[in-house]
Amino acid sequence: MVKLVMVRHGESIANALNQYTGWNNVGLTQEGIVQAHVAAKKLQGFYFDHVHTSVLQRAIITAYIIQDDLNLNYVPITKSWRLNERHYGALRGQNKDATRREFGVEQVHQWRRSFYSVPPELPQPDPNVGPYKYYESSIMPVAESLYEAYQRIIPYYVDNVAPKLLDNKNQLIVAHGSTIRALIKYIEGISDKDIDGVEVANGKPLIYDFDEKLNIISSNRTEK
Ligand SMILES: O=C(O)[C@H](O)COP(=O)(O)O
Repeated sequence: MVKLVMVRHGESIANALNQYTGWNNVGLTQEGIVQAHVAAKKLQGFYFDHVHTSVLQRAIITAYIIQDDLNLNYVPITKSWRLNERHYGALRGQNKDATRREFGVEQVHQWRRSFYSVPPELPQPDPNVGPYKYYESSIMPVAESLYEAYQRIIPYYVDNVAPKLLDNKNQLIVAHGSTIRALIKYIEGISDKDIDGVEVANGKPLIYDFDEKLNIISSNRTEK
């Protein structure tokens, strides 16, 4: 049996302000830091062979806190733009309630939760997002549906996480709400329609136990 654990970063400053974030690079709130420590507490006794995160600060710091609390600072960590949050296009930085008033509750729900809905696009890639100079211009989105994000997230999992799990090495992914929803969709085979009902809480470790062929033996995902 091998374990995959996925943790959404602790509460970010943008989460606390109820703002769309996507590739914007924002730090954790004090509450977010506490959530990262609580996540680590729930994982006491776990060992990971490799940690995977995005290139965004809120996920990286959450990963560092968990590694530190588990005394696993020496474990290699890979930071990939492929694990970034879904790019929220022109919505980034806007207040979610304000967009509900402007565009309606149903439209906002579609943008946030449907698999194929693309948020309003930026006129051009935004030089103020993330560690911009480390992104190749060819990968800079102007907005992403969850489907489009899935296309760049799943190859990372298939190439970098699944082979290590098949080698019986436990893996930790510390990432973002939409990144983890895409991974849950792939791992559990959830339909395009049903993925809209899947929510991922800040700092709650999702633990999957797999057999040697990566069939799911158990998972705590639907536990309250
Ligand atoms: O990028 C964001 O705004 C959040 O991390 C996730 O937003 P969501 O809850 O609208 O998917």
